Amino acid sequence: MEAALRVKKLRSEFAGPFELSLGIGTCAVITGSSGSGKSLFLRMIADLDPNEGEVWLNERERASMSAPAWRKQVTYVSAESGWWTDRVIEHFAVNRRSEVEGLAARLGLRVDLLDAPIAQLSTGEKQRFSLIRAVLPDPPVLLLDEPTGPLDEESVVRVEALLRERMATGASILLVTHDPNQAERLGNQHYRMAAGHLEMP
Ligand SMILES: Nc1ncnc2c1ncn2[C@@H]1O[C@H](COP(=O)(O)OP(=O)(O)OP(=O)(O)O)[C@@H](O)[C@H]1O
Repeated sequence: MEAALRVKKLRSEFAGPFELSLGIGTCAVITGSSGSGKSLFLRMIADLDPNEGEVWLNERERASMSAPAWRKQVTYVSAESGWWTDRVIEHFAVNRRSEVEGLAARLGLRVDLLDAPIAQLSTGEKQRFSLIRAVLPDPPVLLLDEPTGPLDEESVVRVEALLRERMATGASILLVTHDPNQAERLGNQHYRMAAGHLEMP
């Protein structure tokens, strides 16, 4: 298996050490009880939480690039989307509006929501727009933390179709989910987080 992402001896005060190899165009799924360390692990890979150890993207080590450059390629999508200005569209480059509209329609989002204040959006709408924000630059690795947690069944189908399409064009996904059916549908590799350690189930 050709790896896109390799995690070596990654640890923090609270979790690890972790070893993981994620194949190009594949999805590794992590399940596990609440508080077991799943989000922490994704955030450590994205260098958003304190950590030690190595993470490699193809042949480049994380330490060889700046944190913003790393996160553009290894992009974390939180279970609780974060926003920094008033309206949805303000979070996207002006020249990408039509692509955002296309993705919004695909994910079952009303296009007029692009001009709506963030505060007016439902949790599931915010979650899908935050996924659009992450996939638009087409990063080689997506770290997705419960991306369909608040969504209805039809929206889950739409999101999973988009993720499969990205994988088919070479994106690799590390997915945290509480849904065992979703884990089965999307996962090529399966892991279970227990007390800050990654186990094969
Ligand atoms: N900076 C920190 N200081 C102390 N404890 C922390 C810190 N960061 C994370 N933890 C603890 O590590 C544990 C793992 O948290 P994490 O958010 O990774 O859980 P999770 O598996 O993603 O849970 P959920 O399924 O509920 O989202 C939690 O008990 C959390 O309180």
